[in-house]
Amino acid sequence: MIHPDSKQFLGLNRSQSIQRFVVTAEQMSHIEGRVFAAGMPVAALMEKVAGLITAWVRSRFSVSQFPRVGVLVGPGHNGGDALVVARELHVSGYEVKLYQPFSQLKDLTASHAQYIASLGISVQDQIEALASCDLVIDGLFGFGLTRSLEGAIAAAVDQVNQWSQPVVSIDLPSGLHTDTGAVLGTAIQATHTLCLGLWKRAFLQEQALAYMGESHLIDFGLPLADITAVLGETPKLQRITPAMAIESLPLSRPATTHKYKQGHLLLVCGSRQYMGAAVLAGLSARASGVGMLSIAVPESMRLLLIAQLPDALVMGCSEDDTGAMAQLPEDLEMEKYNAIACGCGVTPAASPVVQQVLARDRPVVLDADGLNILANLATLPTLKARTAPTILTPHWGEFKRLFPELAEASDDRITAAQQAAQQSGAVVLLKGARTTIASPNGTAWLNPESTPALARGGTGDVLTGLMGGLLAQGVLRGTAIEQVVFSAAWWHAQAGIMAATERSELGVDASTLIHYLIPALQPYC
Ligand SMILES: NC(=O)C1=CN([C@@H]2O[C@H](COP(=O)(O)OP(=O)(O)OC[C@H]3O[C@@H](n4cnc5c(N)ncnc54)[C@H](O)[C@@H]3O)[C@@H](O)[C@H]2O)[C@@H](O)CC1
Ligand SMILES: [K+]
Repeated sequence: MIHPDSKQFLGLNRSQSIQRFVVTAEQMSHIEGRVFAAGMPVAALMEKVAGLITAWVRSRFSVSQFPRVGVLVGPGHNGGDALVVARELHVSGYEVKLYQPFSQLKDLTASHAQYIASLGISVQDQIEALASCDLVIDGLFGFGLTRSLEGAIAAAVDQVNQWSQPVVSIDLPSGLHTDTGAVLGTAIQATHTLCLGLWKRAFLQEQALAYMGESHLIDFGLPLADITAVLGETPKLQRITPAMAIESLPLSRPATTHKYKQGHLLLVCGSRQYMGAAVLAGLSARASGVGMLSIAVPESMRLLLIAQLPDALVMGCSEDDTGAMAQLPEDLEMEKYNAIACGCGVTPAASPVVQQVLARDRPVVLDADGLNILANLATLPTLKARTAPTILTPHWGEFKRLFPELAEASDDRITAAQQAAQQSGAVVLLKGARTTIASPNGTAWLNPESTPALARGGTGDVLTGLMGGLLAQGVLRGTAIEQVVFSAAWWHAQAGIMAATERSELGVDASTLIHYLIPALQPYC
């Protein structure tokens, strides 16, 4: 019999597949429950996990440079983990001090506390005693935190946040809600967080990012069979991994292909006011490798676009007094386009053009003022009338205009994006530091890595052009629309990370970002 863990999950090996799961506290608890019910002793698992944490801490913070370690110990199993780590660091020669303010501890935690006291490790109930430590380990609360931090504990957390030494949080920074990432009263601002077993949702929630520091997953061998028994073979929420993103990118082509087999994208973009948006979207679409690129712009911009993109077919459209596109050319044969990307720099005056685009049965990526126009037309009825897939790429401000009730009702961006996709039938890409891509069937993908360097005018136009180009190719290759969208989001972020690494976070303007798109894929080619 083949052991489930030796099988691949969706074609990925264990270390790749473990990275794609994202769990709530409840799901983690169910998975853990299955493992314990199957016979794994709780204490053995805690010992194993704490051993891995200790090894990580020792490799990162050597005893010679960080000899004094303060450990914050909570009442539950997060505190139990902390006690085992404290014991092992003590054995390895670190000078360990515990801040242990709780008198009531869970049984296993109490047992570790009793043993550690017998070793002569200093146990304190005042946080000040740990101020001179070189390193702090936070084991106050993990995914069992249900209520807000108050009183002396909250004050101790606030005090630790004033200190300057590194803080390693076990599982989660204490005080964060495991699912929404909301701060419950107050929370530890970690420099490093070691997430145990499976990524918790909080790691992909924007409001938690300022507390996480550098985050790492400690894989302690939860059986894939137990994980998929709780999350399903195709989990509803997935973290995008490089392997997943690369799989749907058109990195190689059949030997006998020709340009029309490599996708034909129509970009509808630009206005006298926002000419640059059209150029950026066009250059970025070109970088996607799309076989044919047609661009519809206001007539007065036509020559500018040709000068920038000599390889594109540029069509001038009639324009109104403000320089916005008034309508698409009458002889435009929409059938020949595999996808349309519409909205970059069009201004709200281009409503008739956006309506023309949405009325056709072509897959559409809608961005920027295209989204604001859609909101004015009434989001849901307009999308319901469409017969081809629609991809919406709002930032939170645009999302609020498109789906005001959902935005109002939720403090959780992931859930809001999922509901928007389900209600509208569109694929919704909600932009942010942790972009969420939600499909109408309720599945969502989260982009785990990005850079604040991308918070800059024009980078959205780059995403739209790139995604449009990939969509035109993906439609012909039979790639699922959602896969195209999350691959584009991942690729765009990777290019930003690479550019920021080489040029600093100040050095990533939108034009530079386009130049990094191809180099960002080199490690995977
Ligand atoms: N899931 C797993 O497979 C494993 C989990 N382990 C650890 O176990 C942790 C979860 O343990 P627990 O379920 O015991 O939960 P926690 O240790 O996160 O905390 C729960 C305890 O804190 C108390 N509490 C909650 N909110 C409080 C508040 N605001 N003020 C004061 N007390 C409060 C609860 O009454 C309970 O005693 C994980 O985060 C992880 O560190 C590891 O030991 C081993 C493997
Ligand atoms: K913690």
